[in-house]
Amino acid sequence: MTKLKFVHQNKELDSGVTLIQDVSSKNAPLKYAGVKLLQLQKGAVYSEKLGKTEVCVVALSGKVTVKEGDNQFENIGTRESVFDKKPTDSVYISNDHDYQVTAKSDVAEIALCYAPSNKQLPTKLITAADNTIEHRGNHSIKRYVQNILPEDNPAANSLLIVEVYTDGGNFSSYPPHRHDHDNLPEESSLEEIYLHKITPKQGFVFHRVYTDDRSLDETMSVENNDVVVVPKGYHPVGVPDGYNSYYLNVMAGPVRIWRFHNDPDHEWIWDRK
Ligand SMILES: O=C(O)C[C@@H](O)[C@H](O)C(=O)CO
Repeated sequence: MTKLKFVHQNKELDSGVTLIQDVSSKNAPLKYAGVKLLQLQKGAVYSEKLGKTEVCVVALSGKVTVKEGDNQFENIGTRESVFDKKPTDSVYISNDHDYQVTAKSDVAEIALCYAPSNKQLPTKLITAADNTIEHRGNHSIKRYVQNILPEDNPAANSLLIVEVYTDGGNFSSYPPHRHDHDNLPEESSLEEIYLHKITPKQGFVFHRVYTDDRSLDETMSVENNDVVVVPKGYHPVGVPDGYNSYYLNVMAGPVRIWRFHNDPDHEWIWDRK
């Protein structure tokens, strides 16, 4: 069985710095995408020296200051909870840099999204106002999308990042689609990471990952702060009534283009009036 689900942890890295998730090629069946989820108490600092990896620091909740060289972005972040359902600020930092994140609110939560990179790009603040917004789907497949690093934003070499909200009783990433064949312009090959959050916190969602031949076919019950990785395959999410879902998607692959292929068995669902 392939390990696709990563249950949240609570590992104190340093005073006031708690690691909740750390998923990468080191512990997951991934070659390109990675994510960390960190909780910082006020004044706590997380520092990192990047190798041949780019990072996007997403201020999930609370306020942080991000410093890289002469670039300093003070008090970024716009929400108390991801479920405020409004865009937030992020900072893109290219490979081979050092950076620090300092919590400025009582508590702050950050996602660090990683992908391989060896071409220098400028460090860049991606403001909440830079996010593009989409409402997708009808019937019971409605979702609300905030694009942090979509493919038409050239700030990154590989990373694609999006936030998706799905209300209880709805499905998202649905009808099921995949993006694992290097077959442009029809389909691109991108790994994907789902960092799940659920409100109220005790809720759960279902996440299935499967291929046409079912050599991979896992259906997982996922709780708040769990991560699911999608190295390949279709990957729909179902949200039970009474709970609302948020996920942060980190995608990366050989080419920074998102072209997906719907499962032909279920494509009719998209075509309903
Ligand atoms: O539209 C959605 O439901 C979001 C998903 O498309 C998600 O971002 C994804 O699966 C990307 O391939």
